Amino acid sequence: MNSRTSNGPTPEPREAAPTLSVRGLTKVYGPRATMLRRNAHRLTAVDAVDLDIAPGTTLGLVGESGAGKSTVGRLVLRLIEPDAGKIDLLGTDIAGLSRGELRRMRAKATMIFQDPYTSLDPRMPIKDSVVEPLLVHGGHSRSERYEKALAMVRRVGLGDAHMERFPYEMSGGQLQRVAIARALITDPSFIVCDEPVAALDVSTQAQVINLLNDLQQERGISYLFISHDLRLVRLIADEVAVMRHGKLLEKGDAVRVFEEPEHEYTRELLAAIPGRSPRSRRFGGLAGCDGETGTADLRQEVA
Ligand SMILES: Nc1ncnc2c1ncn2[C@@H]1O[C@H](COP(=O)(O)OP(=O)(O)OP(=O)(O)O)[C@@H](O)[C@H]1O
Repeated sequence: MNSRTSNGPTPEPREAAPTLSVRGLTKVYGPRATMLRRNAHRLTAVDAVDLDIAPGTTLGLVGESGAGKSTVGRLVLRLIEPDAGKIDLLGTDIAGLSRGELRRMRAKATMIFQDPYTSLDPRMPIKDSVVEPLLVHGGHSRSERYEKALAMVRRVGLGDAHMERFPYEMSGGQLQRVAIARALITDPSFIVCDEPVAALDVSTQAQVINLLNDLQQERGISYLFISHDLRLVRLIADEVAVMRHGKLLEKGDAVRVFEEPEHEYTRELLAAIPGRSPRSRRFGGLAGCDGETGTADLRQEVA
């Protein structure tokens, strides 16, 4: 008998603090109220959004183009400034961070973008692109940096020879792996993945989703996975949040949202999945689906 049980009832295990907790997040584009000219256009791109992401889990943020998903992704890393709201990231209220503190935070909380062709410098060999975040954050010798970059490049499924190549010599899928290696090199706990596979073909999409899932298992990373494609979100998300016109319409456990959507708009999004017939409304779990849905080919790749 341990001392805790001998002194009374065992306390309930405490829930781990969320990796990300967002309350009332708001972003308005356009002239400020004080500068507002007649007919000047203001757009509330993100409207009082609340979100939480638990450690080692993935929140899928879905919605049509223009819903405000990418704006949320940029706000939570403070790549752009919110107009209102509170963002706690890795236990810190990021509103109060200085530039230097924010830079240090970005070693632990980073982003992968849709288009690796534009997120990687075309003039740099892959090894330099992967090493770059370590240069920004400091603390490693030249040979340590190279060894770490090589290990990351190998981990994402590329070969040693890729280190010397330039982006134009590689495929979109290989470049997205490079972008992942670059994001991982500072050992982050949180990654915003903004449409990370939207530019890839179906089989490469599945491989990259597999890689992200494996890395999460190994390293306990949390993801905010932004996508307009619900087939992809279903393969990776533990929880799903649905956005439209800047507002969060619905959020919850991924299987619940896919199987029993509460909001009419979520039902419309689900009905729009290619090849999904009205009879095939049930999904057999996160990575599961029946053969009639548009996820079947992706799921086979991911399995
Ligand atoms: N810098 C900006 N200035 C003005 N308006 C912007 C700016 N960035 C985004 N917007 C507008 O904010 C709204 C939300 O854009 P956002 O890119 O966040 O949507 P999204 O859901 O990610 O869509 P997509 O998948 O097409 O990128 C859109 O109407 C967009 O035109």
